[in-house]
Amino acid sequence: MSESREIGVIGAGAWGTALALVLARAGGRVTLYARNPETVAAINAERTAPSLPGVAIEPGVEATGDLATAAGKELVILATPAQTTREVSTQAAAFIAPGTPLVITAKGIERATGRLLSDVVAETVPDARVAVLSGPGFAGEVARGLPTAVTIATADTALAPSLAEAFAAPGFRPYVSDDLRGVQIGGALKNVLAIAAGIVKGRDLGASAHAALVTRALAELIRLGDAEGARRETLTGLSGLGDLMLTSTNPQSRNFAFGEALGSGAARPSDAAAGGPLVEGAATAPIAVRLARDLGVDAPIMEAVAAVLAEKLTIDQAIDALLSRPLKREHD
Ligand SMILES: NC(=O)c1ccc[n+]([C@@H]2O[C@H](COP(=O)([O-])OP(=O)(O)OC[C@H]3O[C@@H](n4cnc5c(N)ncnc54)[C@H](O)[C@@H]3O)[C@@H](O)[C@H]2O)c1
Ligand SMILES: O=P(O)(O)OC[C@H](O)CO
Repeated sequence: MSESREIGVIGAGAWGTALALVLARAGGRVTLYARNPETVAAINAERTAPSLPGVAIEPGVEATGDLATAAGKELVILATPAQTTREVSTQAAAFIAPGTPLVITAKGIERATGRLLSDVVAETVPDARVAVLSGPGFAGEVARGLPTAVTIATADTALAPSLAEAFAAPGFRPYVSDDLRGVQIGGALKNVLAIAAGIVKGRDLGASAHAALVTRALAELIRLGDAEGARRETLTGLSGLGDLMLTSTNPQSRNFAFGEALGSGAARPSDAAAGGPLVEGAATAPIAVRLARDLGVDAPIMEAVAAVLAEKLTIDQAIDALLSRPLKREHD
């Protein structure tokens, strides 16, 4: 990988900006697309990012308001919310050269279709070489250079090492995988499960309840992942268990924080879609439940989260429902 590799990042929110910094630290020349002109100005003129207060922008990052400029690079990163993937990748498709590696970094499942984001992008940008980056990483920590490790998955095994090199920066350690489905399923489901973990915290149910919930959440993630064709080691790796641990235990997670606010009564279910911090798990919950039902997979925690968010159950009813399920073997 040449040090002057030209990279486009589409989406200048917290994660797109943090990844732009990582790619620049790894030696890339990064063009970061923001749809908001004020964001472009802040990055280029003040070297600050509205989505990451207090973080200085690396010299190797320039912002643009021109999608074609970012999408026309030799490596392109998609970093907008999961539910915008179809729209944004469709807009970018005209500017992405055939054979360009395209890395999806959102965590979710398309709500309207139930498709994984790699399947969405295979439709919208059919000539791209698709990969997914996922794993435990809070944008603020990554932007500050604090260490973490993530997974980059692609079915294109020839591409994997060069992608890992493009992202490998001090403090940012990518592992490669060819389990594209498994990496996406873990990243999407952990957001739903983290809302449940936040509710447990916000409701003051105790540390024991929290540990029990996260453990049963992992069991649920693995059951649905297995049914979806994910590999077990992926589900218990960085993009599954690793990210579930992070997101289910720390209020830096917007999914956990939203759950905590719900649990304490400081937020209502409808607040997830009210234009505040992004809560990907709220969009993923109903589709995860639909997938689980279609596949005959028992997913009581995700069912409970979806029912609370749809205001079909109160939080207390959801807790009662979870605790009064028939007794069973732990590992069935
Ligand atoms: N923030 C994190 O710590 C983190 C870490 C890993 C993965 N992610 C994932 O990255 C994705 C984005 O999260 P984020 O934290 O950057 O969210 P964010 O809310 O900080 O930023 C989202 C950005 O997308 C832009 N955007 C939305 N719709 C757009 C469109 N149609 N065209 C162009 N830009 C558009 C917004 O303007 C905003 O800048 C999510 O799927 C999230 O799960 C986030
Ligand atoms: O803030 P969240 O809940 O979207 O989580 C951010 C990342 O996915 C953590 O890896």
